[in-house]
Amino acid sequence: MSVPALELQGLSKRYGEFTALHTVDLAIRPGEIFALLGPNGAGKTTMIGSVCGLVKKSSGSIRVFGKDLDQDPVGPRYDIGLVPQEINFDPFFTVAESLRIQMGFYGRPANDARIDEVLTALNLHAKKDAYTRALSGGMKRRLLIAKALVHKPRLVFLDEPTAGVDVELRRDLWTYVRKLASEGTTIVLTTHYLEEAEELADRVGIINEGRLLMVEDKATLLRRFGERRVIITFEQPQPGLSEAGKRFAARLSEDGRTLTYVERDGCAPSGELLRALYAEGQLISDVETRRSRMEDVLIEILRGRPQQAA
Ligand SMILES: Nc1ncnc2c1ncn2[C@@H]1O[C@H](COP(=O)(O)OP(=O)(O)OP(=O)(O)O)[C@@H](O)[C@H]1O
Repeated sequence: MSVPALELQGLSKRYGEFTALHTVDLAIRPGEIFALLGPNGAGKTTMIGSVCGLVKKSSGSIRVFGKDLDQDPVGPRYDIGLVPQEINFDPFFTVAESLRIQMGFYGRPANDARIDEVLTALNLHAKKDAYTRALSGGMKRRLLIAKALVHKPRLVFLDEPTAGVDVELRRDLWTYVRKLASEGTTIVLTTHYLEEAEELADRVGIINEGRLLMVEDKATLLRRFGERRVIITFEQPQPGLSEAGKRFAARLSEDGRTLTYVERDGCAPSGELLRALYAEGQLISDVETRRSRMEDVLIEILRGRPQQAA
């Protein structure tokens, strides 16, 4: 296997008596988009901060592209970009100046072509020469993202990148993140917008109370924990649940018009129920299916529902 972009082994962080991270082990593959999900206070920012040098870990090791940060705390971090949750930049520089400074900060020569490229991708080019204090909230957030990316980091952390931003920025950012990943950049994303994780991530890690509960391919996670609701509408209301409905433990609505079947992994496929209903002579006018989303999956896992067999 290729060297992980990021490897955490037994990473712990204590604040006095309180443990914010409990011996976290995690390997992020190069080029993947990894979403780290968890409720407020779960430890996501602490984990990212430990890697980026904003939080001093208590124990464990952190390797960035194979290099241990205890041995070299500076060099490997030049390969990292961080979009923090909070907006923090100097109001007295222009957009372009602050990006030039950022490149220098990361040991890269100022490169206007690169600055133009990032500003264009983030739809901020028109504000290139504006003072950062004169930007709107959404534009400031775009600049924050530009600053994290301008030095072409190989590993990018996006900590709640689209919190409080408009739909347009979210769409621009999703497009840009996908482009970066297709070019080989590794992305670690935390988000409260679960559709963002569902949309972008290759793998998902779920963290709660400082413990990494699970790491899984997104598709497997949705399949394993997710369920499909099949809603069958009859041409005529049914007086009661038919034999087929009972056999499949389906639920008839009060008005007798619709039958709901929850298809989980390992259950009979809904096609069998439909065939059984046809065999009974039931006339069906519509079949609708609804797949559970990342939000349902996350709630199930945080509630501690036992894992089903893969
Ligand atoms: N400087 C600190 N001193 C004491 N406790 C801290 C400190 N920083 C963070 N914590 C605690 O560590 C825990 C993890 O916080 P963290 O910011 O990592 O959570 P998070 O998952 O990023 O949450 P959110 O989704 O709300 O941003 C929280 O209980 C928080 O109160």
